Parts: sequence; structure tokens; C-alpha cells
Amino acid sequence: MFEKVSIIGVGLIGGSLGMALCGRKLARRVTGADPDPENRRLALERGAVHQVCADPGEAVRGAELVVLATPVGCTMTVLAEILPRLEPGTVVTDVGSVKASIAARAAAMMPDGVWFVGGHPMAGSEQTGCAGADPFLFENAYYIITPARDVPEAVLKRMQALIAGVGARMVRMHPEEHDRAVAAVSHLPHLIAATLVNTLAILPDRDDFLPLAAGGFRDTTRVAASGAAMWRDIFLANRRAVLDVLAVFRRQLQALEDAVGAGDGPAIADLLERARQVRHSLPARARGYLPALFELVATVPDRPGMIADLAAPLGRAGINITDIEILRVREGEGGTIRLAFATEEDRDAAVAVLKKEGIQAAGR
Ligand SMILES: NC(=O)c1ccc[n+]([C@@H]2O[C@H](COP(=O)([O-])OP(=O)(O)OC[C@H]3O[C@@H](n4cnc5c(N)ncnc54)[C@H](O)[C@@H]3O)[C@@H](O)[C@H]2O)c1
Ligand SMILES: O=C(O)C(=O)C[C@]1(C(=O)O)C=C[C@@H](O)C=C1
Repeated sequence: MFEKVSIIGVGLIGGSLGMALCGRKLARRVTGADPDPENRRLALERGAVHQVCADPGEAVRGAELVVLATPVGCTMTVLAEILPRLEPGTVVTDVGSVKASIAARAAAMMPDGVWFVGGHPMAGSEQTGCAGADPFLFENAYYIITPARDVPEAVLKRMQALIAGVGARMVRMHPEEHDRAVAAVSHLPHLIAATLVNTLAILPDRDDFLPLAAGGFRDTTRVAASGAAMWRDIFLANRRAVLDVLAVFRRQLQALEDAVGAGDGPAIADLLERARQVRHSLPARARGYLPALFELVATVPDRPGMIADLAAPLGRAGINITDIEILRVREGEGGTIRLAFATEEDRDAAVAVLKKEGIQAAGR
């Protein structure tokens, strides 16, 4: 257990971390700081902190662990502001989506006996602020740390305790390696989602066809609803890696455009088939940055309580659902729901339990 944790920036991620720490009693005392009065109010009301103020220097007094959960663009400024208040033995970490531009500079600034360990939970949402905070956000998520080589083992153990405590899995990476990876799996998808929405938004007939947007458009653009300031900072801080992966994307888009333009059916099918196979291989992969999940798809009628009908028998059988997604719901016709489990045994047992309840379910 931590004696005192201080979270600077009690928005979506800081608030979620605070709620997980307080809710699971992982810290005796959690203090927060945020310039936004509404986030301060919500952080207290939602149990993310025991005490909150506007001044980061005040909040970190006597903290054993300091978590910087501000937008990437102001992390270094906040760090410089709190440095004189940090006592030897303190561990400082951040949750920023970009690591190379922060990790080395931050580590070099640390006073004697204070250690910086860059961190990045691979979990989040398109919401902003403490209103969207979720104490279970980090469960089963990868949580990347990018410590400098000289960080003592005891400090890494503290980070491991924090990360495991909130239900996540720690992965250690080099900051540059991290930035290249997230440019591909997080920053590029975001950039494309925003561009896709902007493309539709400028088409002359958009008012006629936007209401028709179904799963395809919604599934590929959810993250375009995220906070603009946070993502502006991410693109600026990870400019090189984002531009590199964007160049690869342009070539892929060009290849598909060329195939469509040439009316080349086999080339189109080949590109789509390659994508289909990679996408299908993701959930079952045992390694990589996506958690290995074992899934089933249940076909259920569209009526109130249908999720409870799935969850209740699984709960009674002691089977834990790690992820849930409504794939399709047609009003009055029912729909399909994807449930994910941590192990193949859980998934197979879940299929059997649901079938016994008369629910159509199949592993995938
Ligand atoms: N949103 C996600 O999906 C996600 C996932 C993983 C990591 N991150 C990273 O987490 C960090 C926070 O993102 P978020 O989604 O929680 O954003 P957010 O906007 O919900 O929260 C940021 C908080 O920082 C506060 N803040 C701004 N300037 C500050 C300052 N100078 N001092 C103290 N507080 C300040 C804001 O008032 C806000 O409450 C970012 O660095 C982001 O890259 C975000
Ligand atoms: O799920 C989402 O909405 C997210 O945007 C989460 C997401 C991501 O791209 O996967 C966003 C930024 C992060 O740094 C980590 C996770």
C-alpha cells in the first residue's frame, strides 16, 4: 500500500487512476491538483481523491508517488513546478501517450533520490475530464513503462505494485520503441478517424446521408470524438513517428485506390483479404500489444434486460467477462453481442452455460 499518492490532472486518466487507488484501498491518502474547478469537484465527489486543490506544488507535499496525468504539452512545465517540493524517495511517473520527448528530459531533471519512470496505460476513451473516469479502466490493459537504465529495482517494484494493483499488466519498453508502436496502433488510427469524419462533413449532401451512418462509420470513427487539445499535443510530441507511419498508410491507400481505379477485382480482393486475415488474428494472439482474449458471439432478441440475461448465468457459474461489445442491434429484430474471456477454458465454459440457457452462442 502507498502512504500518499498525488495525481496532477484529475481528468479522465488521472480520475480513473484515483478512483482505482481509492476504491481498492491501494493508497492511504490520494491528493489531486487541477486548474479546472469542475474536475476538482468531480474528483472529490466521485472518490478519485481524498483532497484536491488548484496548486500542484501543494498537492505533492509528502507524496511517495506522484502521477502526472496532464496533457502531454504541459507535463514538463508541471514537473518543473513541483520539483522543489519533492522529497528524496519520491517516485514520479506520468501517463502521457508519448514518451521519448518527456522521459529523458524528466529523468535528467530529478533531484537526488527522486526517480522518474515514464508510464502509459494502453486504455482510455473518447471522453474527457473526470466525468468520464472509470475505476475499472485499466483492468486487463497493458501498461507500458519506459524507465531509464539506472532506475533501481525497488522503484520498478513500486511501479509494478501500482500497475498490478489497478488490474493492468506492466510492459517495459524503450521510449523510442514505445513512440513508434503507439504511432502505429493509436495515433495513426486517430488521425484517420478524424480525417474520415472531416471528409464526410464537407460533402455537399452530408445532411442526407449522415443519418444513414451505421456500424461501419461508427466503429471506425468513435475516437474522432476525443479531446482536440490532448490529441494536438500527442501529434506534435510524436511528429516523426506519426509522419513515418502515415507515409506507409498513404502507400497502402494508394494501392487500393489504384486497384479500384483500374477495376482490378483480384487486386482489390487480395488487399481486403490480407487485412481480413490480420484483423481476425488479433484477438487470439498470445503476444503483442493487444490483450489475448477468447471470444464468443451470442445472438439475442432485442428487448430490455438482454445483457443481464447473458451476464447473470455466467456470473452464477463464476465465469468472468473481460470485455463486452454490442455488434449489431436492429430494432425489434435482436442482435449480436461479443463477450470476451481471459482464457479459452472460460470461453468454452461460457458457450456451454449460455446454450444451456437456450441462448444461441458460438466461440470465434
Ligand atoms: N484519453 C485517453 O484515452 C488516454 C489514454 C492513455 C493516456 N492518455 C494520456 O493521459 C493524459 C491525460 O489525458 P486525459 O484523457 O485524462 O485528458 P483530460 O483532459 O480528461 O484530463 C487532463 C486533466 O489535466 C488537467 N490539466 C491541464 N493542465 C494542467 C496543469 N497545468 N496542471 C494540472 N492539471 C492540468 C485538466 O484540467 C484535466 O483535468 C494525456 O497525457 C494523454 O496523452 C490519455
Ligand atoms: O479507446 C480509446 O478511445 C482510446 O483512444 C484509447 C487510446 C488508444 O488509442 O487506444 C488513446 C490514447 C492512448 O494513449 C491510449 C489508448
